[in-house]
Amino acid sequence: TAGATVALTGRSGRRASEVAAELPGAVGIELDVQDESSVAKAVDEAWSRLGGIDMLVNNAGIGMRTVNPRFMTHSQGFWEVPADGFRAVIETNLTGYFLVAREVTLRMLAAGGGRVVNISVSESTMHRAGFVPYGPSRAGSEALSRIMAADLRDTGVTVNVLLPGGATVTGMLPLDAVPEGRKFLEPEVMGPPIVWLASDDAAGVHDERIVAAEFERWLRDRNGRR
Ligand SMILES: NC(=O)c1ccc[n+]([C@@H]2O[C@H](COP(=O)([O-])OP(=O)(O)OC[C@H]3O[C@@H](n4cnc5c(N)ncnc54)[C@H](O)[C@@H]3O)[C@@H](O)[C@H]2O)c1
Ligand SMILES: O=C(O)[C@H](O)[C@@H](O)[C@H](O)[C@H](O)CO
Repeated sequence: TAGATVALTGRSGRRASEVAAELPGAVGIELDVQDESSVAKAVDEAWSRLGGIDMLVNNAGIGMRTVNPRFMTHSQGFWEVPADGFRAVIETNLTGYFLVAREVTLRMLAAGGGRVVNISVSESTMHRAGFVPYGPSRAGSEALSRIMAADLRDTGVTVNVLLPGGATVTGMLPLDAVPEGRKFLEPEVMGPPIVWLASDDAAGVHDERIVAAEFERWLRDRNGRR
């Protein structure tokens, strides 16, 4: 947790609390990002248990595999995708980012500032065959991020996009499902840029798109430009 107090969220409050118990300074909170009243309740709880929220990381996401394991290989044409699966992925990955960001941003604006980080995917994922509806959901959340950044310019609330920069071995993409020939990364690659985005050094960083696998180089270039 890098010295921060962190609210970990998940649809199972019990599971979130179990994971939080293993980390210093973490609390577990139940949150279903698809459900507006759950979002309001969770943000309320996080705000009061943490004494405010300095940074939101929008990270919840599902792929079509969550809806139906046969879609893991991403070999389906869009015409084979069931409407309920399409809706479930958009509701979680796009509407979910919007609902949580809206709730947290309202409070950050009232408090005078804050930071939002929306986790995304490589650009290629947004137009690769077999990636309906996951690609459109993340293309949508990137557009959402850019517009949020424009809306929030000069308010003290910053918005940035962070992506791993390759397939990452997680619950969504277990090792045995990483497509052959694809670069794959460990989830820890996301740690340093997240910690940096929360730091004083990143206070003025706004509307950036940071690739975690290239973070060190990106930071060197940025420092060189300043
Ligand atoms: N794994 C990859 O290769 C990869 C690559 C690029 C980007 N991403 C992005 O990284 C983020 C995290 O994905 P991951 O790979 O760690 O997958 P993951 O399945 O391990 O984690 C996603 C989390 O979202 C939670 N979640 C799902 N629906 C939810 C809901 N309705 N409410 C609250 N929580 C919900 C899940 O419980 C899970 O803990 C996603 O936004 C994904 O798009 C993943
Ligand atoms: O480069 C990327 O951003 C990743 O490869 C993604 O496309 C993941 O594989 C996807 O999030 C899981 O299906």
